[in-house]
Amino acid sequence: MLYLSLIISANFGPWELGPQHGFARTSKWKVEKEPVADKDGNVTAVLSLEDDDITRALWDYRFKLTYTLTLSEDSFGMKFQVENKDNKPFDFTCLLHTYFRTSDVVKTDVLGLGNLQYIDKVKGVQTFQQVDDPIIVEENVDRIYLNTPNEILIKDKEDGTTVKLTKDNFPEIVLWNPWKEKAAAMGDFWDEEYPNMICVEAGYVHKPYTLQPGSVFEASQTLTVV
Ligand SMILES: O=P(O)(O)OC[C@H]1O[C@@H](O)[C@H](O)[C@@H](O)[C@@H]1O
Repeated sequence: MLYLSLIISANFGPWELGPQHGFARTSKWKVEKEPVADKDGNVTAVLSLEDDDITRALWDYRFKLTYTLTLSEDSFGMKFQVENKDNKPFDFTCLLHTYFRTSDVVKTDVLGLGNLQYIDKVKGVQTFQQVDDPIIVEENVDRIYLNTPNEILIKDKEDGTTVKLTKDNFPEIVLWNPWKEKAAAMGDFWDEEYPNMICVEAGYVHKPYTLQPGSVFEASQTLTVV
């Protein structure tokens, strides 16, 4: 099982002011610190994104996003910071757009979301209660789980790999797989990719976070092969 991580921020989902999921994921980030290994072999890189003419034309705030990535032998850590450099508060949502490669999605358990409420974006954005734990995705699923625990397991039962997702200050988990029809309709997703992926995404998306001038929001996630 491999994992990939992308970031989206300023907005999760369709956005009335700009592109789907906001501008952060398609903007060119600055490399603040090139990836360098420490004495234990852990490699850390730091990326940042600050407001410019393009972002202010869409969303008129001064900000700095900092994304710190740490790759270790068996884990991958992501720390995300948002700084409000403006003199007025702003709202944002953010999500670590984490796609996990899996041998077969119908043989993959997602553990830790039982007994939680979720908003189902496939079923009219209604709220439901999750009963099963583990969850096995066998159809088009697009859900926002609320008030989630800080540890989730993604278990590939075919190859025996389990990834532990631990997080801090990301209250929600988005569970997503487009399934066959939607995958075929998407421009940035291969038609036959859906059986080999599951998207389990930590985020702050249910309600926007309001950040006061001069303040910093910080949240993190670590993926560990266990
Ligand atoms: O194709 P995109 O823009 O990266 O989005 C993919 C999916 O990303 C998920 O995070 C959303 O919950 C889905 O609604 C969305 O379809």
